[in-house]
Amino acid sequence: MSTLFGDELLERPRREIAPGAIHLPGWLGLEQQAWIADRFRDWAAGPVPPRGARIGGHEMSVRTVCLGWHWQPYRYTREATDVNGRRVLEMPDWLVRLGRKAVAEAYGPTLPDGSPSAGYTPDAALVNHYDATAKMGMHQDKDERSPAPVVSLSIGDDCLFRFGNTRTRGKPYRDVELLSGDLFVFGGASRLAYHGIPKVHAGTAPDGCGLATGRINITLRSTGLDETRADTEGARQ
Ligand SMILES: O=C(O)CCC(=O)C(=O)O
Ligand SMILES: [Fe+2]
Repeated sequence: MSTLFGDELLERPRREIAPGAIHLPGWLGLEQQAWIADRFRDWAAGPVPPRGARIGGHEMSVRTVCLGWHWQPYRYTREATDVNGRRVLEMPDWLVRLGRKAVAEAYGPTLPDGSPSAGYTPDAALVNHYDATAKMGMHQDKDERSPAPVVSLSIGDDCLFRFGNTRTRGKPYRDVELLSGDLFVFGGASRLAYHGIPKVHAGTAPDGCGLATGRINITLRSTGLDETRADTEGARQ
């Protein structure tokens, strides 16, 4: 429900959740969310279908389709060798530019690693789909060789996002509600913080966001890999 003074934004101000970890509520408008939800449907109908990655013999409840580079535990490849062997779709230019805008709004002209926001060029997107019961356990995003921040966009149902520390999966952590349209960026001292999604609040997706139910999350990453290394183990395993 929108109000004259955008009460929902007044109640949910921009916050630095941990050093370098910034939550910008309501960053995407409903029309933008709906447009991105349509793109998700295009990507899901592309060469590599969304799949639950297998970790330690268990299939993740979250289903993921990748752009640019395919992520599988625990490496990036151009071809989805753990799905159907096909090459993933290219990273769209609009998504790179959206990521650049996101880091500029989160950090200003300079990223925590000292590089210019204008040079932020993520080369992979992991697009996750959560149904009502899907969760994601506490983990670090550490298969990238670049220190560049991760940009996270949420569309659809609200969820509980747990953002922790860089040492352990447990406390201390902070719980943040991510709503449709929210942006969360983590870089600098928080780049390797553990995080996860303990719960999706089914049926909370706002009208007009492009998803009747369920949740999409897009994370943009800079792999730090180059074209010639088509199959590379994660640097920090
Ligand atoms: O769904 C989210 O908000 C987080 C996703 C995530 O942590 C990941 O894809 O690595
Ligand atoms: Fe993650």
